[in-house]
Amino acid sequence: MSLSKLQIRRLLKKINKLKPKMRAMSDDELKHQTDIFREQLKNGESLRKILPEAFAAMREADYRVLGMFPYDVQVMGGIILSEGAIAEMKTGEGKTLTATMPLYLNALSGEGAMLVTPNDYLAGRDEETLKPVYEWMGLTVSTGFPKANTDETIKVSAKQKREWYNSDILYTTASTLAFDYLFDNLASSKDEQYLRPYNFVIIDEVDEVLLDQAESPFVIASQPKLQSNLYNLADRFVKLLKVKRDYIYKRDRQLFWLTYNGIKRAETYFRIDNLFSEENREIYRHVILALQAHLLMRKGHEYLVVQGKVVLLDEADGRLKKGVQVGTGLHQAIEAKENVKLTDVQKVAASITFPSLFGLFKKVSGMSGTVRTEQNEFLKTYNLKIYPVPTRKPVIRKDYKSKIFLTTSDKLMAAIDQVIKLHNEGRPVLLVAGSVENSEIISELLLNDGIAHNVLNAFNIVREAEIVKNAGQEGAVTVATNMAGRGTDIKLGPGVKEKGGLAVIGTEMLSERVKQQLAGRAGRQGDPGTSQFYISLEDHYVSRASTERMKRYYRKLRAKKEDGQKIIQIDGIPLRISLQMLRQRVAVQGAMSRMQTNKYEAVLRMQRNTFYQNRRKIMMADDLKERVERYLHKGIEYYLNEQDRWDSADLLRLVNDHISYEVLGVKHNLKTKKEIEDYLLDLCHEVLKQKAKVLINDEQLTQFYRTVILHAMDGCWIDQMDYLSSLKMYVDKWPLAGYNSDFIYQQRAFNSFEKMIERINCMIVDNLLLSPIYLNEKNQLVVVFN
Ligand SMILES: Nc1ncnc2c1ncn2[C@@H]1O[C@H](COP(=O)(O)OP(=O)(O)OP(=O)(O)O)[C@@H](O)[C@H]1O
Repeated sequence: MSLSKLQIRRLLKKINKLKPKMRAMSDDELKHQTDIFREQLKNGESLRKILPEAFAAMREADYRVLGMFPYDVQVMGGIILSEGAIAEMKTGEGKTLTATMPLYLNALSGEGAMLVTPNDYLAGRDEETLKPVYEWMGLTVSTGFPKANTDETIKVSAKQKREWYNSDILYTTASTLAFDYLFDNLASSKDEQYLRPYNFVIIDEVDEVLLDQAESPFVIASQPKLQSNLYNLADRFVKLLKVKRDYIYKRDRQLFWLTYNGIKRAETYFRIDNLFSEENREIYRHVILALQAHLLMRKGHEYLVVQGKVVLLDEADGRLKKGVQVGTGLHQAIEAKENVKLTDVQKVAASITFPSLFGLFKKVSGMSGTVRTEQNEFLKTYNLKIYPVPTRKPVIRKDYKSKIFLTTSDKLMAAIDQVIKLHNEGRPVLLVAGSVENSEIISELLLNDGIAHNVLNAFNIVREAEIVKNAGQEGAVTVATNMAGRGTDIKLGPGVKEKGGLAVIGTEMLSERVKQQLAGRAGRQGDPGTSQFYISLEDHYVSRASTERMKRYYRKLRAKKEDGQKIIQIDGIPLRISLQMLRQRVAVQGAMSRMQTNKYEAVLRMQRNTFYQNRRKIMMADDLKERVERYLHKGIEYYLNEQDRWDSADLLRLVNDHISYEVLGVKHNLKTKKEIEDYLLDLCHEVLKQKAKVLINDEQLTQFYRTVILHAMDGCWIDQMDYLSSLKMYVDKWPLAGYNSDFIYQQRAFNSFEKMIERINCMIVDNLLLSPIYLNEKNQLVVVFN
């Protein structure tokens, strides 16, 4: 985006000037503007040129249909979005309405405009609220997923999805978009596809999507790998281990390793000589996975057990994770730990991260209340500039200093006392728990005190809208995980403003951005409100990143407390500075880790793009004869390069392995490689000719070719993806030993891709020639792959 702040102001002025003109129009005249803009675009007018008129028209429509006239600051936000940049708008400033103008303008070309939110609830809510105005202006709008209350297990047809994706405006979630992209690229015929080229997208809560969730790729699983019985065995083994004696665990850095003692114990337990030898690699891997499951994965925090199944929780927003992590085996290690049935470990069939996904759009923009701290990363990694938008009215919310406690229980008790006090004053309270487990504990404590309340966590997600609706009423108490952290718009009930508005009480130390988002549930649109956080030195955020000094400090106070001293709340400038530094350390670690993920992903992205492009060509081609001819030539060349000299016995083996099982002897007088090659190619052509006799027409022949080519491509690509994900895990530890892991990763990834292309070619040749084909009773082609 090249707009200066001055230009934004000038555009705003122009839009404001158009207000009387739009206001004077009849409804029909206003609606007709859409046709006029479309025509202008068709005649080559630029989006920037028609922006003022289009924004002014949509603004007026918002007023007539929704009863809300976008404020100047919202128009400014809209201009920034339309230009492909990030608008930083404080929480509660009305981003939902802001987006209507840039979405309208960018959808006029007919190429589609999307708004992506972090979860279904927000996408559904926004689409429902705004649908009337878009339709009024003659645009189609939809969500990218079935509406609430539909059975999630029902498979949505490609036709239905095509309809959604062809809407002018689409409200969807980042994960739905990622899965749809991957599935679209796995389709085996044009009929199964539903996507059109990506045009314009606004990413709502852009920091959550592009930063907090940047590291977990969205993965589609393919066939199961061979199940290993080592999970339960390794789980039983690690339960026998003792920290320090058998393994060292550095909680702050999330690191652990086996001691000499631990290694010897493993060797005795598994009856092996050397835990680190190549043949015992799988045992070692399973022990590490089991330790990871026991040390790093906490029930109620990182995962839940729901009806006998382990479900991972999304750290960023406390919701259930949709794209389960496959391939690594950690999921199964947790299942073994929890004694539930083991699911299959599956191979990765396709994967993509959000940063790569959004890289596919012609124009990307984003909005959030909390992005400025990450300015550099957005610019460097995504080339997205951030423009702060002023608030309409001054924010009068009071954000009180955090209260610091020594222990979790002291902290929770104090927070609950505060809730009771606020509740008695008649103010609504949003009490935010650090995990699902804590939300249940807090709920019980509140019940003990006779305080009626609602709980919003991953277990009762279906009641989200209803709970949020009640949360702003006089005296309402709502306990929520940070699920309520973003986008949730709590409307204040009658009389609440006068009492001081909504009170947000946090009960966990959090990153600055998440904290600001939570506080931002109160004091929206200039309303009164307060926020205060109750934190303790036992908080996960503190303990995982604290320094030796901080730990000593904690242990000293803890000992004093156990000796009977009354130590509950603690404070002091040095303590606050230490906590501030701790927060910065965590932020830097996060940025570094994202950088590493992005480096790996860049390699994968190049390979994926090349692969998908080729795949698409095969799918779209009307005739594949020439291509098949090239595969045959190349394939024969590969096979013949395997050895220097070919006698007739070797040649017969080659023919039987790759061309035909039925040939019993080969020609003897073949001297040069060229002669052998020509002879083999003739044989290939003959086999294909015989096969084609079964088929009815040329179309079926193309279909046969296409099926075989895609089958080979997909199979080999799955292996390649699997290889890359294990390579990543493998080289990750290498910098510790002084190796340049990036270089090794790139080199091996590149080599394996080249080999994959060769493998695909050979597999195509083998399947074309050796796989039997027939027509079923409906005259449809069936290929039997071996
Ligand atoms: N122009 C307007 N006129 C009247 N009310 C408005 C206007 N714009 C927004 N609002 C109201 O302000 C409230 C906040 O809007 P919204 O939820 O879109 O904020 P937000 O910026 O998305 O907040 P968050 O950062 O928390 O997601 C809503 O209740 C909305 O109806």
